[in-house]
Amino acid sequence: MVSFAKGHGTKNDFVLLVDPDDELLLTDAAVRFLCDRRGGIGGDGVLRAVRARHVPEWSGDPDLWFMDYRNADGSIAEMCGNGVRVFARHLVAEGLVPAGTTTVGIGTRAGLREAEVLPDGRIRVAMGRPRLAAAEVEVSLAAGVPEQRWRARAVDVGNPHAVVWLEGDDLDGLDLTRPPVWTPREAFPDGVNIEFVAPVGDHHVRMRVFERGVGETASCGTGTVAVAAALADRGENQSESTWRVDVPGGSVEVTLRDGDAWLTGPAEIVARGDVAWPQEEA
Ligand SMILES: N[C@H](CCC[C@H](N)C(=O)O)C(=O)O
Repeated sequence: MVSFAKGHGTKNDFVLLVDPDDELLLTDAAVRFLCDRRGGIGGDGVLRAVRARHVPEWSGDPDLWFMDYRNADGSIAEMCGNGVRVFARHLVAEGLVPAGTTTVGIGTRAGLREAEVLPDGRIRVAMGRPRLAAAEVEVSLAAGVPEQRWRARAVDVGNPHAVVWLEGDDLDGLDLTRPPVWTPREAFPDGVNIEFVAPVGDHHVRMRVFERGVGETASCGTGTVAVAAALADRGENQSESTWRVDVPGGSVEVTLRDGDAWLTGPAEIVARGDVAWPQEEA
């Protein structure tokens, strides 16, 4: 049996595993089992904590905890903004970092991410520098008749995003039960997370998201950073701006300053337990 925890950040939920010496065989099938909301524990992804020394592609501090993020379909993603907050919460709650720690550096496939536990209980993560592509892409939903299609901004937050700005408030009418289609396909050869955004107020928007490797989720932290970066690029050129992004699972805050981004939001651990899955031969 393997100990696990279950947590979420604005209802983007994860199964957490602590595997300091990289001993767990976490195959795609195992991830799909853990994320299965009927046959397994249930989650949008798995967060495995492993000492960074065991991660070949990591060249930083070997003693850091590394967040091995996996989407529910088993695929690997470079970064997870809601996940890294829940990951930090778990490290503190489980005493996996020195008592009294309020700021923890976490290794990820997108690089070092620093998470800070704020006095109000939320967690703020330095998310690096979102990169906007010059060229736009087209996103369409084949489900509707007539087919709906929009221009979208490509934003790299360590993982790929395409942001669709909806002037009106027909966000709720979108059918996200099937994957949106993007063109040109070569814009995102490894897939993409697609955010649909509508205005609420000044620097305040509402978002739905179809996540790569998952489907529609209640929230996507890197997606909210992509949204803020795309909208800031549309507006007047400010050195600093803060955005409130409402998602079906709650609200987060994104601050942009001189090209860097910070994501602030809740992170909850809701359960702990033991689980067994077949450890297929390597
Ligand atoms: N599905 C994403 C990873 C999870 C991102 C999201 N859950 C977040 O909070 O950033 C991808 O394949 O890039």
